[in-house]
Amino acid sequence: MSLEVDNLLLESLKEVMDLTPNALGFFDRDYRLLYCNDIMASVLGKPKEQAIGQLQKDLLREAYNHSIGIKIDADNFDTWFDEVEKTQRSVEYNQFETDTNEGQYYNVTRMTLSNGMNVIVGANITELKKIQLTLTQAITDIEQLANTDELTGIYNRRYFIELSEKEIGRAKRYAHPLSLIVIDIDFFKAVNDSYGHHVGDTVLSYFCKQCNEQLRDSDTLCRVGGEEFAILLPHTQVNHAGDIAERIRLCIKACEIPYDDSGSTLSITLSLGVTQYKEGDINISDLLIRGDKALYQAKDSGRDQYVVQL
Ligand SMILES: Nc1nc2c(ncn2[C@@H]2O[C@H](COP(=O)(O)OP(=O)(O)OP(=O)(O)O)[C@@H](O)[C@H]2O)c(=O)[nH]1
Repeated sequence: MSLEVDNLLLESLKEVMDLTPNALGFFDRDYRLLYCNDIMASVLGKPKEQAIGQLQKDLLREAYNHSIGIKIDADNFDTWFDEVEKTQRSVEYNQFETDTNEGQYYNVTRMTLSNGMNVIVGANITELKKIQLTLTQAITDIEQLANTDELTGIYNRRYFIELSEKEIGRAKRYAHPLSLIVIDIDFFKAVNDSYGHHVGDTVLSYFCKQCNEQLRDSDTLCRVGGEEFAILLPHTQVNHAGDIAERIRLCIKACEIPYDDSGSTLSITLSLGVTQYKEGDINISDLLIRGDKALYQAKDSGRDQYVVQL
């Protein structure tokens, strides 16, 4: 091919490079930028004319220092860059995803050609990434919805069963204690009958908020029935769970629950059943049966108390 054709081809290629939506950069064997298109220049955070001729390391350091172009999530630039260089030296080809401070996402392919030149191609995947992020968020929202009790905002029975199976598995494997408290509001029907169902709803929500404030982050309160609740307490011996049950009972008994705009309040009491996982238990039903037995004993003995059933 003649030099004239070569030059023509080169000019055409440069024009095509600026027409593609992807980032393209050509580096020499020392990673000095020989040529790039405008999109690669924007990824590097400076105009093409200023970027060409500079070393990859200097370009990336500037992007890092000024938070322009490629996002470099590192506490120390030099340590991060050492790793980049190590990869570039050890393999002829690698691929990774990156994003920019301007909100663009790229799937980057880096390759070393047989003549020693290094080519970096970044396929713009911003739209795809946005769809992916929306989908991930939607899945999280659906899961949240499926696991949450609409009225009180706490976890529902479905989540309780799922969590219990996991925690029982852990308790078995690591021989950790696991306790369960089941709670039933006393004479709740009377609350509904005297004040109306909407006040009953207010009381349920109020109870959940107060009860949650008594718990550690690792303890989980769930609504397992109408006015029945369960708390799963990993790493907790049953006598300690009994103390927690008593603390909740006293806290709720002391509450003056506001139920209308005029400042009127009402009070409730709780009956609680406490038990723990023991060898031979197969699933959460075994604990729930014992917890319910304890709860009924508490009801039979006059309510407003907790009973432990081993
Ligand atoms: N307001 C309201 N009430 C509910 C909800 N779910 C269940 N209930 C009511 O809770 C009451 C439970 O009553 P019972 O099981 O008879 O027991 P209780 O009156 O609490 O009496 P003891 O449990 O024996 O102390 C019923 O009246 C249900 O209608 C709810 O989401 N909102």
